[in-house]
Amino acid sequence: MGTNSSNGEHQTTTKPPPMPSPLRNSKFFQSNMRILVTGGAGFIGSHLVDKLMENEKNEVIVADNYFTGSKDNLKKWIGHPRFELIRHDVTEPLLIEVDQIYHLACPASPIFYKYNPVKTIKTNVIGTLNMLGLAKRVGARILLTSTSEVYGDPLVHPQPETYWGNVNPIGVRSCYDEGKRVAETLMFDYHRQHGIEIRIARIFNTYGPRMNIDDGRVVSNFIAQALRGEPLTVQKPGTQTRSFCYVSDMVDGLIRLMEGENTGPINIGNPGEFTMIELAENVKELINPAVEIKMVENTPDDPRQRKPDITKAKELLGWEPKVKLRDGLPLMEEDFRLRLGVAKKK
Ligand SMILES: NC(=O)c1ccc[n+]([C@@H]2O[C@H](COP(=O)([O-])OP(=O)(O)OC[C@H]3O[C@@H](n4cnc5c(N)ncnc54)[C@H](O)[C@@H]3O)[C@@H](O)[C@H]2O)c1
Ligand SMILES: O=c1ccn([C@@H]2O[C@H](COP(=O)(O)OP(=O)(O)O[C@H]3OC[C@@H](O)[C@H](O)[C@H]3O)[C@@H](O)[C@H]2O)c(=O)[nH]1
Repeated sequence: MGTNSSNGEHQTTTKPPPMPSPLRNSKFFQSNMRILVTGGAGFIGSHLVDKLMENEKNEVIVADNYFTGSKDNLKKWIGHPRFELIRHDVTEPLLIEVDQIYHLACPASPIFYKYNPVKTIKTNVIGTLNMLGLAKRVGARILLTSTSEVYGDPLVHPQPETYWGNVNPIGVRSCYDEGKRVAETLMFDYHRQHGIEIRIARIFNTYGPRMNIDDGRVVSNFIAQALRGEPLTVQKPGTQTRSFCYVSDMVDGLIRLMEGENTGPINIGNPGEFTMIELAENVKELINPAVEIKMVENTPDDPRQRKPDITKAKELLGWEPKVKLRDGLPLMEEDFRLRLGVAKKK
């Protein structure tokens, strides 16, 4: 418990980063920036790919095992000359030539990360080791999408990056939250020992179009339930809080972090905080006032409160979220209506 004021001060290295590809300093030909996005067929990853592909100087390579992601999320890029999609599991080494790595590969919804916890922790630990090995070999900068779950069930509120967290090391969520904590450790060890250029984003709950309909996370559950006319399942006690960030804001924050000069960790999230009952009431009012709200059993170790302190993101990245929950929910509703085939009432 408590905070550590030295966190962030002794974590950088003076060791020079490994040499990038000679093409980066080529005199006659400025080659495109080659960017690897692991987990790029998933929810946040595919939106990140869309944004990176807007820049004609970027070549994007996605590596994904399609556990929770799908090619459908990337269909507009398949066949594009600056885009490449590889079916690859990050627990295996990957030998390619890239300049930047956005390392997102990892199931994020609790029902999916708990489904095969041993695989989840391997993905976080061995997967991150493999991507750091790749970054070291080719001199690439690497960004890890860590999570607000590294704060566990936080005893400090809102959570600044200096907070060390309150995490159960042997619980059903540990494969994910401890896994991400080890992934952060590996990032800093490679940075200090080998001079790798690292960036760590601590992402808070993010929502938006393209989340799997049956993803199991709260916003996608409530929207799908409201559209199907089913009760909104609020897990008890319903007073637990989360802070929800719209995906376009998240992607903007991740790119700023990658392009900026700070290693992080930096919280990226929307500080607007809601109880799960308030979230259900908002979804009900905006999408289907006829649905009931039903209280159901919760799962072990559910964090009771979560809200990012984004002072660092504001100061160091000039970033803050723009989309409020009540503006973001209708954008997600539209996408879910299309995919579920539920027309809007006139
Ligand atoms: N969405 C959020 O609220 C949130 C919050 C905190 C952190 N994050 C982090 O952001 C990243 C993306 O999350 P998301 O919400 O887009 O989840 P997602 O489940 O939609 O995407 C994860 C992607 O990683 C792929 N993947 C999983 N294991 C893999 C493996 N071993 N090898 C290769 N690919 C693999 C999946 O198939 C999927 O495409 C994750 O690292 C997650 O931990 C997300
Ligand atoms: O149908 C539901 C689903 C969930 N919930 C509640 O909603 C809250 C949020 O649950 P979610 O499953 O959406 O996500 P969590 O906040 O528990 O974890 C998420 O946090 C950050 C990321 O790393 C991951 O995307 C995910 O682990 C919890 O309190 C949960 O009990 C409901 O009330 N009803």
